[in-house]
Amino acid sequence: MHRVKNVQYNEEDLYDDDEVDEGQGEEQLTQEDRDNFANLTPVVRAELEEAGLQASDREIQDALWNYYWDVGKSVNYLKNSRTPRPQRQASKKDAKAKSKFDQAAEKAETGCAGEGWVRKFSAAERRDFAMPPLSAAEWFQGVPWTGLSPSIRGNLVPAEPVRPRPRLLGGSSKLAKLAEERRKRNAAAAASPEVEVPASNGALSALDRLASIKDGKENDKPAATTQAEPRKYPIRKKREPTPPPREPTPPPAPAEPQEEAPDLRASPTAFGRTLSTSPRQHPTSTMHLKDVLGASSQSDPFNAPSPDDVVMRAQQHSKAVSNTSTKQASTKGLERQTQALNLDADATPQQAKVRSKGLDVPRLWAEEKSKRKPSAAFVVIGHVDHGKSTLMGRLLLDTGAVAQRDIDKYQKAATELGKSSFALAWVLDTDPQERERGVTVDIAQHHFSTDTADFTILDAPGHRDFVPNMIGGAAMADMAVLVVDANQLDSGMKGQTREHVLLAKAVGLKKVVVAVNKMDDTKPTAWREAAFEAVRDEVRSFLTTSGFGEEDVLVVPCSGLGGENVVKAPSSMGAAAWVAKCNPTLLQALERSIPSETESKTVTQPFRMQIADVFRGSIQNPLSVAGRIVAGHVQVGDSILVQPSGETAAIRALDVIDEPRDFAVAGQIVTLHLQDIEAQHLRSGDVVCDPKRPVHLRKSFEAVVEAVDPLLPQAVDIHIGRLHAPGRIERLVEVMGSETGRKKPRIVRQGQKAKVKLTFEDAASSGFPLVDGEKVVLRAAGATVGYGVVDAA
Ligand SMILES: Nc1nc2c(ncn2[C@@H]2O[C@H](COP(=O)(O)OP(=O)(O)OP(=O)(O)O)[C@@H](O)[C@H]2O)c(=O)[nH]1
Repeated sequence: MHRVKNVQYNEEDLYDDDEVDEGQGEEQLTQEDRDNFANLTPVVRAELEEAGLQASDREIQDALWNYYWDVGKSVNYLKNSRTPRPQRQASKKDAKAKSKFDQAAEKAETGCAGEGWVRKFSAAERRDFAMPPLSAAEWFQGVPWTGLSPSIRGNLVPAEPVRPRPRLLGGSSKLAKLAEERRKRNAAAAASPEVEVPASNGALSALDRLASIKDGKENDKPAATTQAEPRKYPIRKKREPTPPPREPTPPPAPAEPQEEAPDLRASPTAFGRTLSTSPRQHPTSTMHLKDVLGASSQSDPFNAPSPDDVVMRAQQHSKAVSNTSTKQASTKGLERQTQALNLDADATPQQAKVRSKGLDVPRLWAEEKSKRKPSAAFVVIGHVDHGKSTLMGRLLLDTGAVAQRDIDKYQKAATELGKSSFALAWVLDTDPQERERGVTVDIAQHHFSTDTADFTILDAPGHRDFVPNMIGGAAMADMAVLVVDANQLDSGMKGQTREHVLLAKAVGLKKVVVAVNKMDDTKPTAWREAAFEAVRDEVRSFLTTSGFGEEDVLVVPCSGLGGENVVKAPSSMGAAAWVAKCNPTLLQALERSIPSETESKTVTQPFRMQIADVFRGSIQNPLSVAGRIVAGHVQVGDSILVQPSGETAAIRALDVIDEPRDFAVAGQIVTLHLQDIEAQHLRSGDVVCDPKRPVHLRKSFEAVVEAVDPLLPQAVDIHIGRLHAPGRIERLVEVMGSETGRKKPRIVRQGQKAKVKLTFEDAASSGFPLVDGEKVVLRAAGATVGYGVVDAA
């Protein structure tokens, strides 16, 4: 019996550090290497089979690898390695050379008496002779240094650095030959510069470059010197990656000017970008605001050139710079732009403050009424992938708001991404991520007009992760378009359709147009009337039980992909013939659902708008905010207060539906181009208001809410339009309705209305701008738990 010491080994202990994982090596193969393997392996195999020999793929490929794809050499090598070599007869010379010591050692080794006799042991005998396995301790027992005290034990330091084990077939002399051949080829190539080294063979050409650089330096050295370097050559690209060639150090490049990142608290979202798609605007500027706006406003605004003068001057200066110093200008990006703007020069003024024209906006608005078409903004809601963006793309295409050539362009690009069916959706999903994932992330805004109305589309994301964005979009809308896939009723009503309908209600929308979409895909046949009726009845009943009036809900069948019954009614022939008999088109349904115009009394209230987005537009308008005016009006030149930052700004220009205007009123979705404010004081969810009638900040407030889920004092996310902040239900004040008067309940049951006290979590902040009557949504753990209105701010 023998003792076996259980010696623990790490995986790393079992493998040589120099070994490079085969798989890893494979990953370093270039495409050309793989092609070569694929093409040449069968050729070598055929040659071997002709000679009656066999070899595995691996052997063939190793040979090809080591002979640099030389089929002849590889075949020879494999043939030789397969042909048994005749036993070399010991020559007399060898015999003579053998010393007596060697002969004695030979005898001892074979364990036989007679010379040249080799005893063949049977397997059983061999087993008997086999030593019992030894533990590490047993193996080293008796070795003197095992007993040494650690304090006097030396460290075993190899005299030379450990080299990787040679792994090349043919050994170093062959490698040396290969290296020599390669070097000669390089020399020839260098002599005829027009011969290009193929770039595709990355590692080899890198080696070539390395060799040639070296050669270049060592031109005058004798060949023998260079021959001493073969080991550097075929270092296995496969096992040990070739180091990148050492290119001569380039002269230090002139430092690129560092672009200072703007300190935006809220970066522009897809929504912001769509708002800034006015043809007059340019891609987002990355210029530092301070440079563009100037450090402070001027006391006399007319003491300086106008903004147009600034741009003209900058353009002229730009030309001058490029003429006098083309080289310099071509190498420096932002620096050139900055020089061209000549921001530091005396001639470059700060932006002149735009003066208000002092318009009587309510009067003008009333006077314009007869010239205005009815208008509405609608939010497009529904479960993910039910076809919201595609349907809106179709609407924009068929109303002429988007050109067919743009759709063709999207079609081409989408096909390249393998998402050809998303071409129409790409009109609204402009973010590369949205396009790649085929999922809307943020609200997209587009406008279109018909002969009788103007519409703004707010395309909301259907995915549950982006519900906060959906709430922000819905809060800006007059009505909703609910898109339901005719074939996915179950998942639709159980998924985001249900929550979106609740949220549409929560933010105060009254009118809903239901588009029963993908009618071209109903089973078992397209445009099955019964399928439409089933969906219509189900959705209608859900909407009415959710609080929407029967007369406020219109349901239409359609196909966004094919375009039937979106803008045009389907043909009176064919499977969809029944549609035109009793159903309006989607467009007709929209026109019928436009709510009556904003009442004039709202226009005379103090100005208030929640910021939906902050973004940078052009040099003229470097900082802009967008949103829907909730109350009042503004005009160019007005001062506004931003809450909660408490900073003021001036409106230097404003756009309504991408058109520059002098003023805007409640109900309009606008872009305000600001000056005299830094970007860090603005973020989406903030409120801009009249400085004389400011919206006050609240750290806590009461709200009357309806419980979607049972409510307790608990943590919630508080959503007020685009604002969402963590908070908690501090107190359940009172249950309303049939149980009026019941104070301090311990729980608000599902469906009950209650007054609750809410507190924002961020105690350090000065609070958030709130107004009595604003709609509030409470969410917890990714689901809506209640909604209502701010009661006592
Ligand atoms: N057959 C058919 N497919 C459609 C129709 N409308 C959309 N689709 C397809 O449905 C898929 C999803 O379309 P989207 O428009 O991205 O859906 P969505 O609801 O906007 O998705 P999210 O914005 O991510 O919520 C795409 O593959 C569309 O081609 C339709 O009318 N018929």
